[in-house]
Amino acid sequence: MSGQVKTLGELGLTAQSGRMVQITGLAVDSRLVKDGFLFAALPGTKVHGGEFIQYALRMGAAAILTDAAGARIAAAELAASSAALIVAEDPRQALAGAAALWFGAQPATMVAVTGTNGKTSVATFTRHIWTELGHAAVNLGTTGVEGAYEAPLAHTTPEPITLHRILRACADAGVTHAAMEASSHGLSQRRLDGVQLTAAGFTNFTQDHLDYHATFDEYFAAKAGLFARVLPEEGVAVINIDDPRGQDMAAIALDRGQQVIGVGRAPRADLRLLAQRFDATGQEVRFSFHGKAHNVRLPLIGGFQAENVLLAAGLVIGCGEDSARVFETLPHLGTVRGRMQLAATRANGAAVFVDYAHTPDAVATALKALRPHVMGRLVAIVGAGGDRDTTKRPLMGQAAAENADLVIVTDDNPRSEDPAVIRQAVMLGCPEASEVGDRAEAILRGVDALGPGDALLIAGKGHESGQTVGDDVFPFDDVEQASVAVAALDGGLA
Ligand SMILES: CC(=O)N[C@H]1[C@@H](OP(=O)(O)OP(=O)(O)OC[C@H]2O[C@@H](n3ccc(=O)[nH]c3=O)[C@H](O)[C@@H]2O)O[C@H](CO)[C@@H](O)[C@@H]1O[C@H](C)C(=O)N[C@@H](C)C(=O)N[C@H](CCC(=O)O)C(=O)O
Ligand SMILES: Nc1ncnc2c1ncn2[C@@H]1O[C@H](COP(=O)(O)OP(=O)(O)OP(=O)(O)O)[C@@H](O)[C@H]1O
Ligand SMILES: N[C@H](CCC[C@H](N)C(=O)O)C(=O)O
Ligand SMILES: [Mg+2]
Repeated sequence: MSGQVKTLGELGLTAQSGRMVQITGLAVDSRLVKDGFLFAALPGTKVHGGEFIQYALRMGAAAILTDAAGARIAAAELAASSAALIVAEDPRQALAGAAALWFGAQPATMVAVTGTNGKTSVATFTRHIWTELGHAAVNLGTTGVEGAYEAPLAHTTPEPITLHRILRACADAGVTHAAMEASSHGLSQRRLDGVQLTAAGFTNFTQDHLDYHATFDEYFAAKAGLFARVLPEEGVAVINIDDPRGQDMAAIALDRGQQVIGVGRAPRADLRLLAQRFDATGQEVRFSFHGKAHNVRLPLIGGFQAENVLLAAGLVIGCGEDSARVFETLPHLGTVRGRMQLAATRANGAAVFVDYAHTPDAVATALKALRPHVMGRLVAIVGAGGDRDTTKRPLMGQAAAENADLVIVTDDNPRSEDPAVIRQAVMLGCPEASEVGDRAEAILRGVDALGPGDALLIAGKGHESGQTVGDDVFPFDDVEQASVAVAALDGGLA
């Protein structure tokens, strides 16, 4: 949007000082401020952005958006400057609105999905369904922007300036439909508050991110913000009512006057999963919509993927598509990258799956989901990330021990931490497991352990392409390593 100029009024902002300025761009990081920019000085987790107002003014900022605390920090510099000052009670929300107005366009039909697990899967299936229906569609989140427009993303839910830049680019490229992930960080930081949603989805609520959210209740409240705040009253809420917190979420949506489509096995579900039969390459699913039964074959591994598919179908129906046409697309859905993905097969027929399970619940779910597809033993490779929720580590080990026949504990992005300490914490939950720090060697050992009919689940990294150790990112791809291991043990190409 270079060359564009807008007034504060056009960005939905009112300057406290009443100064008229022309804004030439937006920045949330003082180091990116250019002449005429609006700098949003946000309260941070480490430091208040107000500390950087002086720097931003030196860089030529024409306006500063902050809260009362930020304005106090830089009171002297602001008084001496001609820049406009906007003090907002919630500057992150004000920034989200301003970013939406600055970029000015988004795909006409948008949905967002929140929940501890399943966001990427549901967003991707939603895009697959729309694409099958002939729409130019994208999904946007952990795996980047995928579909009719492609771009990498550093975050699951990007901060508003990046988010709206991408949405504008999608709209300019002709994208009419977008399904985005709403992470709890993104929701609590109001990153998607400027997005116009037609429908929103809730998958489930289990433990994660207790490093960021002080309590479970705070974590739930962040997710609930999608229905309580971001989705408008005329929006459609598509909610997994099997989750213990699903009813709470549905109550919040109903309170706002939103239409609720309940998804799940529960008899009162509008979109109800009735039965599943698993085989080596997928599953037969029987479900009903408002009482009418349907049968489809999904070429997908894992019972929970059927729940994700139904949630995606609910979102597409919630956006106004005909349900019968939506259900016709389901047999054509593809595997989501790094989610229960068949990565390699040994000469003896044993299968190696890669999955992004990185929470205790996801490890248990992924292993339980594989069981009915597997005749023999189930081997699991798990590890926990550094600089993340430490309390989940032994629980992840325990989930692996309880649901696999053999467990190997390895490294998964130790980041700034000592990898041996992380492995030890995981091992507390699975004392019988083998400990193999080097992930490539762990995969080789896991593959080597497979007899006919067995399967290996490599959990934790999914689509990731690197192993982060300290500040270094070493190229590492679980799918590729699975093939390398099979080739090394069985000879030839996997
Ligand atoms: C923990 C967290 O979410 N942090 C986000 C937060 O930064 P912060 O509050 O920690 O920032 P801070 O370092 O205290 O600095 C405060 C403010 O000063 C600004 N600053 C800082 C230094 C400087 O020189 N100049 C300057 O202007 C910063 O841009 C910031 O706005 O606000 C920043 C600006 O909006 C975000 O970029 C940053 O995301 C960081 C990069 C991040 O890694 N977040 C991760 C944890 C995240 O959001 N993950 C979720 C997925 C989680 C999941 O479901 O698995 C995601 O949606 O990706
Ligand atoms: N509906 C579900 N219920 C429970 N577990 C699930 C469900 N869907 C996916 N999972 C598990 O969670 C893992 C992550 O799935 P996915 O990437 O779709 O979730 P996500 O919410 O986007 O995760 P992230 O928060 O890291 O972006 C999967 O690899 C799988 O193991
Ligand atoms: N979005 C998640 C991804 C975790 C993936 C896992 N490989 C790890 O590094 O812990 C997080 O940043 O907590
Ligand atoms: Mg995701």
